[in-house]
Amino acid sequence: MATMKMTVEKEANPNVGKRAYVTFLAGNKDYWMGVVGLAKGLRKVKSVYPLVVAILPDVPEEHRQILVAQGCIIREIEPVIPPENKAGYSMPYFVLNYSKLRIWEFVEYEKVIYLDGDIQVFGNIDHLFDSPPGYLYAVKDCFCEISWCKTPQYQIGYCQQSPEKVTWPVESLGSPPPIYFNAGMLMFEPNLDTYEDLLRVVQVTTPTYFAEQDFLNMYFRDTYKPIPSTYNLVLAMLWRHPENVELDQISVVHYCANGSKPWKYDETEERMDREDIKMLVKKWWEIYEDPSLDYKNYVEAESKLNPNPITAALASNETGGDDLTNLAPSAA
Ligand SMILES: O=c1ccn([C@@H]2O[C@H](COP(=O)(O)OP(=O)(O)O[C@H]3O[C@H](CO)[C@H](O)[C@H](O)[C@H]3O)[C@@H](O)[C@H]2O)c(=O)[nH]1
Ligand SMILES: O[C@H]1[C@H](O)[C@@H](O)[C@H](O)[C@@H](O)[C@H]1O
Ligand SMILES: [Mn+2]
Repeated sequence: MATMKMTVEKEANPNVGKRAYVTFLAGNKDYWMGVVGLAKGLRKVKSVYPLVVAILPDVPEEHRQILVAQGCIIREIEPVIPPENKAGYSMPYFVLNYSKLRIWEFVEYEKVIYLDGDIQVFGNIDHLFDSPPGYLYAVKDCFCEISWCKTPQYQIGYCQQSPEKVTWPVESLGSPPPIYFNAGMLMFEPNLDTYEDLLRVVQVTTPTYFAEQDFLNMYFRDTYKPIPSTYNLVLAMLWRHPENVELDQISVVHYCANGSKPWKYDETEERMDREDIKMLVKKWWEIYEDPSLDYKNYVEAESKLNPNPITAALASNETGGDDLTNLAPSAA
């Protein structure tokens, strides 16, 4: 039945099978919950593409089984070990994220949208796959949080989100740094030549504070295309650059601020008692706990609603989604 559905979907949309969402999972902590949330979120917005989980060997079997039961495709990858880093990382575990480079090897897909496990989709972004090939698409980062404290940007109070507030001191620091993306969400084309080259170059590049994020920014500086922050709302944007955020337009939320990961939300962390944060965490839990979005229940309900496979394929082709229109905190 699943194969038949896939065949019919391919006929309705020739890109089914050629495109995928990919996330990354390492270790035995509770990041698997983020992946389950994401799988269910993608179903809620009726994405037509699968969620592939690039998984390190240290992920326990029971977590893998939960993901498979949630309709995820598991693809085990080998860790990528960067050269020694004497300066340290913003977070010690960022070293793990070099393994993300393996995704460039996923050439069974023509295009991939990478999403961190601490991301949730609230609107369908399948259309992003239709952007012209040859670029790496990602959202501009913000430099204002304490995690950036070791960088010159932070030290002089400069952020690319509001370059007019503190202008870059060309006389003392030279040309301003190139536009810098957050690597929690990326759209690109896997490619074996690029993959081999990434692995080669990473081994001759001294690791820096933001690990593979810094590396990818350096590597793709000439092919990077910025996209609006609706595709990756880094939560700090809500208090650092509210003038650049339209919460009712946001399709993708990245729970990357300290204390914001919904499965270990900590209201005592700075800013975590904000109403907008509480609302976004609640919205994440609503998706995570919705049994109708569990893979098994969803497939069953879909086949009852659309007993004819042609209608089923057409129905799953429609874009949908609950954008954040109702989430904007009231002015009161
Ligand atoms: O124990 C862990 C830690 C991380 N992850 C995976 O690695 C991703 C990245 O970790 P975080 O989401 O905690 O990191 P941040 O969002 O704070 O970090 C940002 O900077 C990082 C620098 O390494 C990466 O580029 C990351 O994608 C980018 O969003 C997670 O979402 C998750 O998918 C795990 O599976 N297990
Ligand atoms: O600006 C973001 C943010 O500060 C995240 O919390 C951090 O982990 C990311 O790596 C960074 O790019
Ligand atoms: Mn993240």
